[in-house]
Amino acid sequence: MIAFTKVSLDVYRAPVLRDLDWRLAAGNAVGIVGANGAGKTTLLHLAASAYRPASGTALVLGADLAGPPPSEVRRAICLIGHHSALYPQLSLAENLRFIAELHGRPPSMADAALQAVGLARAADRQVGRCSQGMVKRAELARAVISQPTLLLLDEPHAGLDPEARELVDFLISGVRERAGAAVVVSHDRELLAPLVDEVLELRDGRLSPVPGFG
Ligand SMILES: Nc1ncnc2c1ncn2[C@@H]1O[C@H](COP(=O)(O)OP(=O)(O)OP(=O)(O)O)[C@@H](O)[C@H]1O
Repeated sequence: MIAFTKVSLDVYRAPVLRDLDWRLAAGNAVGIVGANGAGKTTLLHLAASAYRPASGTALVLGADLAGPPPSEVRRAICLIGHHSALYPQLSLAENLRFIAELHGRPPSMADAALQAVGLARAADRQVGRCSQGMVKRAELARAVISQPTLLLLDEPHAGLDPEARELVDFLISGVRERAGAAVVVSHDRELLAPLVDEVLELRDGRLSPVPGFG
């Protein structure tokens, strides 16, 4: 799923990732922890092919991130980050139908996804008029629709009530069952631990296992 060898990456000319080695196998889920500014979000964005490594080799779903990955690889990756990928002026249903269309799924899947994340009754509400937690639930609905092979979650529990947190668990279980893999960045080690096989710490640009996990 992910094979990084001696990957380095700078952001705004500051070194963030340094000679980083990382392997993530199919069927696995990994947690990433680290101090503020350590580069966790940057690492997820790199895995989502938003950056190219400055040096080293970064393979994701078999694609080399030295160049733009093929569209089928990009479609098989779902990144749910700090910022919503939804259009604020469109309704929840319109946004999710658009995502369903992008992924070649029937429009009914958008309605099913809204139901799955508990937003069916708010389907016609504009995203810009939804609460933060509702938007976060709708973001999770993107993954229900796209059924990614690689699921990348950046602080997925932030802003979610306890009921909605179970959706995160549901999505990670789903990706494992499809023989995909999940990467979960979190500051909350208690919520993270039961979801993943191992926890890695990003520090000084490299990943190392956190003792006591995996
Ligand atoms: N907008 C920006 N302007 C300048 N530097 C940035 C910017 N965004 C990221 N960086 C650089 O990238 C580094 C890594 O940032 P990143 O957001 O990946 O860290 P993080 O581990 O996800 O942090 P946090 O836990 O606070 O979310 C920062 O330390 C900083 O050097």
